[in-house]
Amino acid sequence: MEIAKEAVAGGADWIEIGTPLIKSEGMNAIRTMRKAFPDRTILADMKTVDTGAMEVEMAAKAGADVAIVLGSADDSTILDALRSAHKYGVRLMADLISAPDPVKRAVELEALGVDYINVHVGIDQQMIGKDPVSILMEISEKVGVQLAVAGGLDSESAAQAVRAGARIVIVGGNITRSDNVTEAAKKIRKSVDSPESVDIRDRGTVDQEIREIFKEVSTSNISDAMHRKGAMKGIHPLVRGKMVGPAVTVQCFPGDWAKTVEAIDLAKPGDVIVIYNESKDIACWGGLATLSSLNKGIAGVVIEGAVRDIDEVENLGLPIYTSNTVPNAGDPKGFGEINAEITCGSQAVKPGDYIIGDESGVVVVPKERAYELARRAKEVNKEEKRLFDEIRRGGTLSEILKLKKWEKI
Ligand SMILES: O=C([C@H](O)CO)[C@H](O)[C@H](O)COP(=O)(O)O
Repeated sequence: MEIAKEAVAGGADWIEIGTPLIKSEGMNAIRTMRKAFPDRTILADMKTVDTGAMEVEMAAKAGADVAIVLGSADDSTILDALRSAHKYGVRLMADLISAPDPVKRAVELEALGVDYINVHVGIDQQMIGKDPVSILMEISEKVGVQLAVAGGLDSESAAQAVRAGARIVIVGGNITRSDNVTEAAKKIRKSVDSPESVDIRDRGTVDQEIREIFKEVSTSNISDAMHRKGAMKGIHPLVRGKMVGPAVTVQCFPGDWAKTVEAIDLAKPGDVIVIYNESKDIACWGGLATLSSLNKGIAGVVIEGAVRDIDEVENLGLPIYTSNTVPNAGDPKGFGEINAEITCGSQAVKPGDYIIGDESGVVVVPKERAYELARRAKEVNKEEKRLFDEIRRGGTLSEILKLKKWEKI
């Protein structure tokens, strides 16, 4: 309710009762919003896939103005949902989320007579890099029905969507998870009203985007996004500093530091050197290796094993995470491997996996899922910012999370 009030204050015309809220609170969510916002359009994201007439009736009787049916539902469901919508005086929006051929289906849905088509890329799909605006561009050339758009929109993509023909812009997380909902809604409102005035940033390469997000979020956010996987055990910050980069892995052996130092020459600027050296009592890293790494532009070092020259490495300032410190060093014997898969801090690390370190420790993000997990960590981060804001306003954490309600029974 608070979020809805703040979003309306920022210029939202419609209030979408999202599917998770409907699943949590049922039709009462719609009733409550209807009462609180008599002059706003209430959109019920029912995501109906069967019994179209019954679900539209439920939404209509609870006070919705528009109900959403899945565009990929059978035509019989869409048609019966439409009959029910006409009977109860509500409008029907067909949502193209996960439609195998959204352009073809949009043409069919228009012919079936829906009031709106929502070009929607779902939250999980957004995390793997899909966006609705490119699909919208194609669809808007093929249909005349009013188009809505949804799926991770921010002020830039909202402007692009309006330019591409969207009449309704549905924004979720970038408003609801913002720490200032009214300001976030105002920003979107401005983009929707004057889309031509919005500058569209170049987001750079995927790798740049991944690095940028990992620099912004914490290892705790990433661990949450990975469902508690990925955190190294027994590895702690020695020289503090945020560290983000792809791994160059080193497997070496007790008393041998040749491969750790050779890895510095192989690593590229921005890489993180990740070393497994079994010995806690003979260091495989020290001040000279640290200075050499700094010259090379390396982002940081992780060592399961030991580091020495602690005064020097602290002064040099390169982020170092390790399991131990000790004064002894070994010799350069030359055993071991560079860029083989290793285990460090009980985590498997492949060359190129993203390594992120901060005050809480180190996490390993498999390279194949780096983009998705960066995006998911960013969502966790947004959610936490919102919670911080609610606690600052005086709520307790358990009240805000409704802990009692959601405890297992
Ligand atoms: O419909 C939605 C999603 O499927 C969860 O129910 C969202 O409301 C919609 O995607 C808009 O949210 P954002 O993608 O966070 O902008």
